Amino acid sequence: MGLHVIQHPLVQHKLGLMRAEHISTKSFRELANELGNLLTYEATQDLALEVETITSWSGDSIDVARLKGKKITAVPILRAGIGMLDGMLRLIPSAKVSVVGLYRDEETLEPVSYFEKFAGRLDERIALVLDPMLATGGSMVATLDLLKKHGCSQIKILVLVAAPEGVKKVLDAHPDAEIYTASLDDCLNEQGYILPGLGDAGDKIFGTR
Ligand SMILES: O=P(O)(O)OC[C@H]1O[C@H](OP(=O)(O)OP(=O)(O)O)[C@H](O)[C@@H]1O
Ligand SMILES: O=c1cc[nH]c(=O)[nH]1
Ligand SMILES: [Mg+2]
Repeated sequence: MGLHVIQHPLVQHKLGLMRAEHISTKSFRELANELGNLLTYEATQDLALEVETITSWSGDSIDVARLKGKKITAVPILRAGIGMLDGMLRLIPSAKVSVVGLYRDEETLEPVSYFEKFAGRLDERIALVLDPMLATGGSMVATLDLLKKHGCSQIKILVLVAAPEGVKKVLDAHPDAEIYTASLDDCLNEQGYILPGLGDAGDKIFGTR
């Protein structure tokens, strides 16, 4: 149950567009947000509902559905996770945003932490973690460690592309996490980039190539 590869045709089509060699910053950014939106839709299918009785337009008393229970915090991992945030917030506009700043050391591939600012009462929230790339998994495991240290117990991970190595590392360290991705790719290259992958997602979203 831990890994969900979303086969929806719109998801697969948009991810295919993102893999093109000469994609523009504008297109990459738009597609990252569109996929952030679609992955959010998939990852929230099991949110709990409750019944509320309201007075309808006709004056009748009717039962309607309302989201119940834990509220949501979006957790973009800087920088690249910001590229999926608008897409998520379009579906869940009232979500609080918790930001984690991490970069991957180019030599060691280990995550280096440089920022964290969490929404209040993480124990009462479902965290939806956003990052386009799950490569070695080091950045994601560090993020989940931080979220749990701050009391968060329900975590869903939304990534555009996942490498098998990263999926294993995350689920070994956090078997309770759920990963939603548009693709389980083949492998990592010697520099720790996902193949076929997307290249450096942060650089492509921010235009810093
Ligand atoms: O699974 P890992 O091996 O940890 O690699 C994945 C991380 O690497 C990228 O971030 P990067 O370090 O390039 O930072 P950036 O978003 O600022 O570009 C990516 O956005 C992930 O956060
Ligand atoms: O393929 C990868 C791996 C890490 N970070 C990226 O942006 N791309
Ligand atoms: Mg980067």
